[in-house]
Amino acid sequence: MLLKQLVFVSVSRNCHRKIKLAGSFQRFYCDKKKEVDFSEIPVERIRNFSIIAHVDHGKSTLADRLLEFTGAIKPNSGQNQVLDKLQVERERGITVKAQTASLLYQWNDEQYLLNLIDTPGHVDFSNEVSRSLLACQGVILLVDANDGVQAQTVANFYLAFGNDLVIIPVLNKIDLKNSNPDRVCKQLESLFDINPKEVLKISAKLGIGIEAVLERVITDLPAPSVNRTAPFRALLFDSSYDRYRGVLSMVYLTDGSLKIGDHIESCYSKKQYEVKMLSLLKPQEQQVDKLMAGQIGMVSCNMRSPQEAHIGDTLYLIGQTVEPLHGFTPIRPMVFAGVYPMDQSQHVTLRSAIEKLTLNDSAVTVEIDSSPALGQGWRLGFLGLLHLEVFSQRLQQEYGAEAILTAPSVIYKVKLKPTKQTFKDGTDIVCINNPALWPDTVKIEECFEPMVIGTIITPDKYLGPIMSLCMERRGVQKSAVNIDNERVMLQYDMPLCEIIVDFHDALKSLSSGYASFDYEDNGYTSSNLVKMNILLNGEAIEELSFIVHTSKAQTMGKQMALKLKDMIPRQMVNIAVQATVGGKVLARQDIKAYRKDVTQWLYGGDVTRRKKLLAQQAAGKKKMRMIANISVPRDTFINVLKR
Ligand SMILES: Nc1nc2c(ncn2[C@@H]2O[C@H](COP(=O)(O)OP(=O)(O)OP(=O)(O)O)[C@@H](O)[C@H]2O)c(=O)[nH]1
Repeated sequence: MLLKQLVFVSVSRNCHRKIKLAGSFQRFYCDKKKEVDFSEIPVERIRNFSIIAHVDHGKSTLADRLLEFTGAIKPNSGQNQVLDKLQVERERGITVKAQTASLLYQWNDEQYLLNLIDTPGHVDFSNEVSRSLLACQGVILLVDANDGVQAQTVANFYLAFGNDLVIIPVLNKIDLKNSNPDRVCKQLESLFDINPKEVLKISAKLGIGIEAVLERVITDLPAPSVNRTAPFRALLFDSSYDRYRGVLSMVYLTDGSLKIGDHIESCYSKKQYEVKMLSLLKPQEQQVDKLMAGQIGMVSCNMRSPQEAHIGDTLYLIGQTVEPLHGFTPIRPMVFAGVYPMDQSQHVTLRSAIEKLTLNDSAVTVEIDSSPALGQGWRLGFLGLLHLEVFSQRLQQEYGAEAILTAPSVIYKVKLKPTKQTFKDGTDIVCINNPALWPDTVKIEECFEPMVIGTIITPDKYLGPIMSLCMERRGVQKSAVNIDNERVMLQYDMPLCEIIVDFHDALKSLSSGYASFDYEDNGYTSSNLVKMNILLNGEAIEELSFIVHTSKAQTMGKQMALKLKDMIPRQMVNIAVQATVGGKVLARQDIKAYRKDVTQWLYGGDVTRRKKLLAQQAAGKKKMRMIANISVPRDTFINVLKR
């Protein structure tokens, strides 16, 4: 459902463009400046900022307008979503990876350098947002004047507020007939104490109010507080992998300057490198000889392996003693899934694709894993299900690596009963991110599951169904606040496993797309959990097993058996699908066998016809993976937990 919505957004995006640009746009583009040496711009005239907003509130469109207005790209050039470079971003119409653009802007006869970081809006990619914010002094908080404040707006506001950043509130889409800027201003005032007089009103699509946004960026945001005379020091806040140049690191220089040929060292790994290339992103890459404190730029320096670019690392000149900069709090993956090659001969290709992609997406954690049915593979940790889907799509599109994904799971903690072994190891609590490793029930003393605080903002007419949905997902209501006459903000304490798979889709369909949802980690709580085994003809398929709360075991077992019955094609033998907990069968479905002889209806004909038919049948089966002598289509694993 969510996917469908996203695909729709991207399609509509492609046909929408007929932008009428405000007159001043054209003027600015015509005045396009001569080549300016960015390193000569004094620190007082640098502004580093980011645009943060709920998904689809128009960040990338505003970024496009800012690029056009400052002459970085041609107006009406047909270049849309310039900063959304990845194929998956363009196809799905979402931003996945934060991007940077260094822009020049003439204001009051002075040239300013504006470093803009475009960030993703979806809850799964909030680590990209918090990472980008460390290089910024302020943010544009963009809110759709039609949709109003949404859950992600609240989360983003507090993220920026917690980082002591200056916040410029901006209402977008004022061109829409149904937009109601006054109502949204009131929401901002009641929730965040923002003075309605300070709120800018723009239309990023039509280019209305863009000049005012740039002016506020210059007047409201402070210049970066950096020291150009101190020895070089920079924060590595993002990295990507280039097939020819290896690792490219995005850095924010807080002290001194960096030249090509300088020798630098990493605080984290103590490894040393020679700077080979420096560039600014305008947003096209432009190579420069020097980067100065206050600037954001890209460094290429012989880093060979993706793991060397440690996000949050401090880089400095060899021989200098510097204080490491305040890095990032490491992000914890929330959803885990096994990833296996389609067949073992593709193992090496898949491994190198995963390694390269994890550099561009450092939020993914990788552990080696193996399974009797699927062979050697990896267990990867993701920030959410969309993150997982985007990752597997990128694996295929960017690296041509076909992979099988197993059902997603969260990290559970299990307290084991005291034994001589646990006493000796001192490890009576184990973390389990793979249901296959769940201990025997007899050994378990207590189980714990990860919890989140979920924030939902919805029009009040959908309150009833949404509250029932949350209850059904074992949520406990913490608060309910009216943010204006029609909208309510709800907060729920919920188990993470109940929301990772399809909670967001269910919420959207219950509220006709009007409710929004965001969540944050809320530790662990004791819970009654059991492992559900799935048996095909009596043989347990570990890849399909999952952990479930006892109150839901019966229903989930039935659903799972029915789903597998639909998904597994009929075969030459009868198949019994059973869902069991601790040896007790909770549900059973039977898949009837095909009649054995596919050639039996061939009356006469020579032997080659029979052979052809049998060969076709064999080819069809080859496409499937054999598990317990039963062919299971590869999509089964990922589809299985989507209710
Ligand atoms: N009518 C109108 N539509 C707008 C305006 N700004 C953006 N849009 C549309 O809103 C949709 C989402 O815009 P994006 O810029 O992709 O939104 P985003 O916030 O970058 O989305 P994510 O990257 O997924 O977080 C697109 O279809 C835009 O054309 C505006 O000012 N007016």
